[in-house]
Amino acid sequence: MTDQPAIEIRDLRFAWDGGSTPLLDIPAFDMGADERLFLRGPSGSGKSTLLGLIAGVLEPQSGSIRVLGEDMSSLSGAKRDRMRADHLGVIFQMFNLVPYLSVVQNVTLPCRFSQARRAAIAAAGGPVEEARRLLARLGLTDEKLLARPVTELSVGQQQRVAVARALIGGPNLLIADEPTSALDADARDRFIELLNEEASQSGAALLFVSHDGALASHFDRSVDLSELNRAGVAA
Ligand SMILES: Nc1ncnc2c1ncn2[C@@H]1O[C@H](COP(=O)(O)OP(=O)(O)OP(=O)(O)O)[C@@H](O)[C@H]1O
Repeated sequence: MTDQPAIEIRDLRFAWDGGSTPLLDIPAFDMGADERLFLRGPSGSGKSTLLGLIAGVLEPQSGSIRVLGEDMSSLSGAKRDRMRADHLGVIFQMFNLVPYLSVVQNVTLPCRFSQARRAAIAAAGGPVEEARRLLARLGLTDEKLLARPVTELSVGQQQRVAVARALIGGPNLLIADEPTSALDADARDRFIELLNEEASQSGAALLFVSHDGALASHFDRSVDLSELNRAGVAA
């Protein structure tokens, strides 16, 4: 699966509520298996919607979306869920950590839903061991901190937890949706470098989405959504 392109989109059309005016009309978009790609677009241009389509949370009205060689639009809902759980690591703008779980429990969460991720880290000692190893690589080692509910962590620490959770079990494609909007410029740059390093060490493709074009220099390639999308920017 890793030799397959990370993403291949052809003739994609998507309108919210099935309406006739598409938000997205993308003839073609390709991303390589180990590429680190920056996708820029202003607020409301459809970046999160596109990520939802790539992750198989949303379905297009027409066209095809192949992710790691699988045609998401031809898979059943259950198979799309499995594909996402097994092969995609997603870092959300607000991190979407589970507030009542500890740091370590948040990181091991994807392993609960994926046999493939559990199998990938079985040799490393299992989910808790692997969570601790990833957290340590990201600079979180304090035992007291690891046992705390995530809500008691700083924003920067929560980001690292979200990255560790996305990375556990070695997903082939990492998707990051504006994960730096709450950071100052220095912390933001460090965070992006960290994410790039982790993606390259684990051999994952990285699709990083933001409205802030200044971040483009951190990536192999940068694409503006308006270059891809014939439907243009929504009002
Ligand atoms: N669940 C939904 N139902 C209906 N319309 C939606 C829904 N989610 C988003 N939209 C609309 O789709 C358009 C694009 O939204 P989207 O969140 O994809 O943009 P974005 O580029 O990610 O924006 P931002 O940078 O502000 O997060 C907006 O006009 C928005 O109102």
